[in-house]
Amino acid sequence: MIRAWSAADVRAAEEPLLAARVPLMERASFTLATQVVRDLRARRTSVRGARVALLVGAGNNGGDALHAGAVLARRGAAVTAVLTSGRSHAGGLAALVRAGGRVVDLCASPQQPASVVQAVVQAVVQDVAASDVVLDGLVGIGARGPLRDLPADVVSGLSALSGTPEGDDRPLRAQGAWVVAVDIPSGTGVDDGFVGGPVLPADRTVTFGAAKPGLLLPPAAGLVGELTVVDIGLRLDVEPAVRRLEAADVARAWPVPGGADHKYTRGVVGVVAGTTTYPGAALLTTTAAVRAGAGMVRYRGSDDVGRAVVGARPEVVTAPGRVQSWVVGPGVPGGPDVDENGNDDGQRERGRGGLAAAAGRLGGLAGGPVPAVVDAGGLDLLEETSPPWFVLTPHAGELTTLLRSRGVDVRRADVEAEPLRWARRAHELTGATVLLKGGVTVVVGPGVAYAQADGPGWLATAGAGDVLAGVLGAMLAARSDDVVASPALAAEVAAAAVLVHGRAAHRANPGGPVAALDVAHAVPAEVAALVNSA
Ligand SMILES: NC(=O)C1=CN([C@@H]2O[C@H](COP(=O)(O)OP(=O)(O)OC[C@H]3O[C@@H](n4cnc5c(N)ncnc54)[C@H](OP(=O)(O)O)[C@@H]3O)[C@@H](O)[C@H]2O)[C@@H](O)CC1
Ligand SMILES: Nc1ncnc2c1ncn2[C@@H]1O[C@H](COP(=O)(O)OP(=O)(O)O)[C@@H](O)[C@H]1O
Ligand SMILES: [K+]
Repeated sequence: MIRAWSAADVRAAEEPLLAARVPLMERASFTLATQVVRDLRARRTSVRGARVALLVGAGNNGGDALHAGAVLARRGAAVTAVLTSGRSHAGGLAALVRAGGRVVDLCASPQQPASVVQAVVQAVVQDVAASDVVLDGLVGIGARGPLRDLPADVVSGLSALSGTPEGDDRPLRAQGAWVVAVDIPSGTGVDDGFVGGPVLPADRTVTFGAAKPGLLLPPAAGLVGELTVVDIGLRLDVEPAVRRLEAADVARAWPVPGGADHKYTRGVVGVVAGTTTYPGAALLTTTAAVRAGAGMVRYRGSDDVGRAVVGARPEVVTAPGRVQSWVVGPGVPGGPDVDENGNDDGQRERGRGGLAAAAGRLGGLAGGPVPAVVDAGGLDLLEETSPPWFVLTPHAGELTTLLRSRGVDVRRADVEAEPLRWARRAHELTGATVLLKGGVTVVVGPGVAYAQADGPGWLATAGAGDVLAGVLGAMLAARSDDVVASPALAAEVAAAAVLVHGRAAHRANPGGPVAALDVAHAVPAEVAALVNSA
């Protein structure tokens, strides 16, 4: 698992070590330089003679870049530091100069007219882009807001040169330079991943002490490249702000059935999905639940769609009965989509029934509370508040509608700019666990947040969300009682389902397009690979 802590927590953890005069910057910068050497070799470039540009800001982040530059210069690299502030880290600068590094100080003549400074910036930017490696040490965890002043000018100049719009996730690599961000890509929000101005997209980010939330969260996560976390000896005893599950975490937690298990202990998934108008969602959701290893899948819908489902997946039953998790909503019409006759094949009524049972409001024969996945049209069927074992699975548009229906003045663009913030708001307003789908999927439950980046862009295809709902339904059914008993567990299971779903998409057709049903069919082999590697 990758755990990320806020800038404040990282600083608090640094304090006792700095007080004890532990040379944190030396540790950080030496490891940074070592990583750059590895990257150069991997790119078949010799360190001796390699051109290295350092973008240096006013603080210790620039100090890290300068010290790393000194190490590289001592190994024969041709290192040039571009100083963007009148207050560069003195020790780092002295070390670089001693090691034979060159310095270009953009602030050397502060009285120059702006047009002259801009011309100098343009010339410098050309040189930087022609380097083998660029170290972005403009700002780190001391950053406040989007880049400004000369750091912003330099990054905008580089973005313009590489022909990519600011904030685009295609790195300078087009120019041949390998960009390594020092601690964070400068200009990205350390704690929230917000991107409000120019950022130089990195090929690699070398971060110190621990990952920071912004490195895992969209939209900044798309600018991080490969993430390398360097241990500099910090002790972080507080809960992380954001987590990311890795394959080994999911493999360890997967409920592999044993000799004493039977279909009911493995979990029955009740699915209310699809209508005569949208039968595909019913097929995709039930197929995914079957393929993810549900003990049994009960489909609830019209006779016509039920026949189609059983025709495609003979394992599915259509009779009512007890379930260990509900999946409500894929392909079920929501608010404005319900046609003028209100025709939904009765799915919204069935969905409300499923959610009432899942909340434990029916009791009796319906049994106690069980987890629920609430997707698409199902989101319209929610009561004002829900228990944390309900996992809502909106995409950004649906989350916007959900929030607006609860009086929050928010637009889709706001949700896309700050997904964690708005997913958390939805969790606070509804009480439910919220899984906000996207290229990076964010999951928020009581006291926990996950950011998963597992699937290829090809996964953005119709029906992929229905498959996720089915996979998650099967996973929640397998741990039904535990999920109801421990409020934060639904979020962990949801994050695990996102991982399986994303990896299944890679497996379905590595590097190429996938259809939603292909993803569902790739799930069993992906689960086998995961549990066999555990
Ligand atoms: N503590 C340690 O021992 C260790 C720390 N380590 C390293 O230190 C880094 C933190 O260093 P830090 O605290 O000096 O802050 P840092 O990120 O360099 O930036 C602050 C400077 O940037 C400026 N600035 C701010 N916002 C800006 C903006 N939007 N646009 C432009 N400029 C902006 C701001 O200027 P001001 O606002 O004051 O004018 C200020 O001068 C950390 O990320 C890690 O790399 C490692 O070596 C491990 C050991
Ligand atoms: N750029 C992307 N990269 C990777 N996965 C993505 C990307 N965009 C969307 N996804 C994933 O694709 C799925 C799309 O689901 P959804 O929007 O509900 O589509 P549908 O309703 O048609 O099933 C989600 O799992 C989402 O996380
Ligand atoms: K940086």
